[in-house]
Amino acid sequence: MAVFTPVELGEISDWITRDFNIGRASDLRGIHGGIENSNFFLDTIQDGKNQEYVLTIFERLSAEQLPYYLELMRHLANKSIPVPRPIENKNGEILFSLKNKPAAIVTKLPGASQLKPSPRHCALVGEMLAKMHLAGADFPQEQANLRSLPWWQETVPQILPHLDAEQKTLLSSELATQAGFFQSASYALLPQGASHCDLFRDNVLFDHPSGDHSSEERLGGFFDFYFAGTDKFLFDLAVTANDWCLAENRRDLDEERLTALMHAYQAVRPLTNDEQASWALMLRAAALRFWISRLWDFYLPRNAQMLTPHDPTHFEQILLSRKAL
Ligand SMILES: Nc1ncnc2c1ncn2[C@@H]1O[C@H](COP(=O)(O)OP(=O)(O)O)[C@@H](O)[C@H]1O
Ligand SMILES: N[C@@H](CCOP(=O)(O)O)C(=O)O
Repeated sequence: MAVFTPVELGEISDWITRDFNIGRASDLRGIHGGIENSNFFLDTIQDGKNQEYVLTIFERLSAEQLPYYLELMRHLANKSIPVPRPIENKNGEILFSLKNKPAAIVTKLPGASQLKPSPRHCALVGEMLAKMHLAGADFPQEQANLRSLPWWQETVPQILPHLDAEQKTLLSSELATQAGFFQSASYALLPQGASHCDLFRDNVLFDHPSGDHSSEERLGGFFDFYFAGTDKFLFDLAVTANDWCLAENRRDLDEERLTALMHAYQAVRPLTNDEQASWALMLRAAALRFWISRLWDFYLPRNAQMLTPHDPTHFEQILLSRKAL
């Protein structure tokens, strides 16, 4: 995250004490990392104990769109999927207004991101992703992934003037290929449901049981559900594979990590024949999605403190690599 909307502890301490049952706010720190919303670690003291939360001020999502994400997190947390749980105020509400923007407070998950994942880390992620897909099956709300084909089609014309001829050709031709794929009968057959759609390494935490660093790491949780939506499960898996299973050259897929991710996923939810047949195109769709959003963030940036834009060429390279598969 970055901080687009600065907030000081003094601005929220009365609100926290008055409206919530989480004790007294003792510290508030802007979080570096992430690019979408303003996030802060919020510490409180309740009955003499320190508690840790994350306060998010939403910069683009509206109060109408947000209940889907917050209710999905609550639904998954209730099903023992390790995700942040939205905190209710004394009226039972989980969506608030702060600085005239929508805001939420969620539990802080334990652990740290693993940016150099081993096959075991990939397997833990694959297993939990499949469990998450199954756990979402009875989630009653639907909301499209807001960063899917319609958004690509709307955004690409804004980016094209900034690109060289070769990039323009690659972006336009891949968009056309994906528009055809999304309209195909085989795409329609792919299972879908509540999907994270942004399960990168920096959105997953691992920790050691009881803080014992000699013990094997376990999955601390998935967070940052604010790009989630009703989407093809295969897209979620492809987004995950494109970030978790990269070879040393940072563009091709590493067989060992990919096999670990896919086996662990399929041990919980085996892929259908249609999904297996669509895998290569879906890897390209997942690469295109992040090439477009990174180009958009790069060429049409927003003002923010602590914002480090992601490198768009990384996903251009990944797309070229997946096309060559
Ligand atoms: N629930 C959480 N538990 C623990 N850490 C979190 C949680 N939510 C966010 N963070 C921390 O905040 C950082 C930025 O959050 P992120 O959701 O990626 O930002 P953005 O909303 O901009 O995408 C993460 O890298 C992580 O360190
Ligand atoms: N994961 C995406 C965009 C969102 O980044 P995040 O750090 O806010 O999760 C990317 O890497 O482009």
